Amino acid sequence: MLEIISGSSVKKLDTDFITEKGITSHRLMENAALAFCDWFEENYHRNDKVGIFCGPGNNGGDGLAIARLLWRKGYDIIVFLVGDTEKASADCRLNRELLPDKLPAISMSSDDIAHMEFDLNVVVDAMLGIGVNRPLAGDFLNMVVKLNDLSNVRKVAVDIPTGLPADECLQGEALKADVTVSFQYPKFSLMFPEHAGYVGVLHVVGIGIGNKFMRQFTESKYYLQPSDISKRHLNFSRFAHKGDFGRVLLVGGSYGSIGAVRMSAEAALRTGSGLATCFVPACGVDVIQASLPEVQVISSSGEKRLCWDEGDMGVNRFDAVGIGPGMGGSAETVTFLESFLNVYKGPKVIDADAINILSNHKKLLNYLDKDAILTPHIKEFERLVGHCENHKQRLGKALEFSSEHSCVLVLKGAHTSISFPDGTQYFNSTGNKHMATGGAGDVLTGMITSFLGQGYGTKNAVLCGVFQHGLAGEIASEDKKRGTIATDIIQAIPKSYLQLNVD
Ligand SMILES: NC(=O)C1=CN([C@@H]2O[C@H](COP(=O)(O)OP(=O)(O)OC[C@H]3O[C@@H](n4cnc5c(N)ncnc54)[C@H](OP(=O)(O)O)[C@@H]3O)[C@@H](O)[C@H]2O)[C@@H](O)CC1
Ligand SMILES: Nc1ncnc2c1ncn2[C@@H]1O[C@H](COP(=O)(O)OP(=O)(O)O)[C@@H](O)[C@H]1O
Ligand SMILES: [K+]
Repeated sequence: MLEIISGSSVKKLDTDFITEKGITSHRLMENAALAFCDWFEENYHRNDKVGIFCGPGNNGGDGLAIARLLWRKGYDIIVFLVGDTEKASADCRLNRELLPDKLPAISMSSDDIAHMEFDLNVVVDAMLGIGVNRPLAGDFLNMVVKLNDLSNVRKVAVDIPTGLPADECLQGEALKADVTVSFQYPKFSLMFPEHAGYVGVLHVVGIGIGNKFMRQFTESKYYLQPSDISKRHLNFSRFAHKGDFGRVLLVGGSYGSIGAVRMSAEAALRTGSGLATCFVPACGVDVIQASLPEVQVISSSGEKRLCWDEGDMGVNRFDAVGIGPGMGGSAETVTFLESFLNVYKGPKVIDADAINILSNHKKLLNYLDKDAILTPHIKEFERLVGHCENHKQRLGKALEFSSEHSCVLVLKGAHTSISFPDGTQYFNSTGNKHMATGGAGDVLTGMITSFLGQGYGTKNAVLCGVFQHGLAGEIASEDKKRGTIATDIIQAIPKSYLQLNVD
């Protein structure tokens, strides 16, 4: 797990680390540059023409160290110095002095920037890092605009794209990177969808600051890594029977939307559930039985929509429930949901239309508790909590909602966030744009429900579910790219276990 720490704490973190380890700030910068170069070497050829754009702060210092190291490895490097070199930080100055004489380094005047012609394959952006403290203007703005206009040139940001604040939403312009290589931990703002076009693909590289040290600065925000997930999985014995792997119930569907709950059920089975049952309107029974023979079906008395009959309908015999996909929002369904939440007392995932019903009938929020996991996408979330100005505000409201209702709130999208009542917030590192396809959320519901049914605690179930769902999406899209559909993600779930070395 990587800590996500605000930019304002980093200065103290650096100073404390340097003091504790008895190293120099220059050594730490060298570590950062070495980590960047290791990543760079794996991704770019020595015949690429690389322009490294360096500012006057420590981000620029990183850039100068990177230039020296890559040049020594035989890369074709040219350095462009942007901003007031008189204001250069000590480590930036030192790395400037360490540049080999033969390595070309050009100080860029405003006039040079205006008339600059590019003959580069790769741009390395080390103009400004997390020290940015105002919107870009002048030379920085002009250079960023020029670089953003370049096509057919890969742009790699060092630590964070120039102009992007570490903890806030962007105002003005920033460098639009294809890849961001962030040091030690991902900066908070790299999680915001507003910044997707600036960050590109995110890589985090270690610079030698251990987890134990980082924990002293914790802000209870974490970026999930594969090793955090493997250890959360339960082991099942040689003698395990299907009851051990859990009985789950997937509730949803309405006329024309039966596929949603069917996909949740199949995802639950592929995640390992021993037994999966669907609870659907009568019109869905044949569809599910014919297309998914491993699943049992309970028919609601409603033909096209779920209706609650008398009694408890036997729902408490299930170890976990996923409710909402495709269920619609008719009056009967609202009553159904209320009756269900009133009767069923086990762990549950509440998704899709069930969330919309909660938004329209706020008194149902009283049924939420520590066993409830809500999985809205951004629109569903804003129906629940009201309009948000930006993602930072959404993330704050997600924590508030989770604490107020003592439930888990999963806010879906790239870097899905998972908020817990104790104020911790996790960010997912798996998944990609090819998962933006109808039904992908229904698959997630099935996966988390399955883990709950297998006996995972709420926290482990939701973290494993979200991470592995993204991993399955990555595996599914490897050879399908934008042709990936939700059922491909389901088929890839078993391989996600292989990648995590979990059987
Ligand atoms: N542990 C770590 O994380 C490590 C971090 N390291 C690296 O350090 C980086 C942070 O370095 P940093 O603090 O020196 O800040 P940085 O981003 O270079 O900019 C500061 C300069 O920019 C200026 N300035 C600000 N805004 C401006 C604007 N809009 N337009 C124009 N100028 C602006 C400001 O001057 P001002 O004008 O405000 O006086 C100042 O001169 C970090 O991102 C990472 O790359 C690694 O080396 C080692 C370990
Ligand atoms: N760009 C992306 N990167 C990573 N994951 C994504 C991306 N787009 C969508 N996803 C994931 O795909 C799922 C989509 O869910 P949702 O919007 O509820 O779809 P649906 O309602 O069609 O089932 C979510 O788990 C989300 O995190
Ligand atoms: K940068």
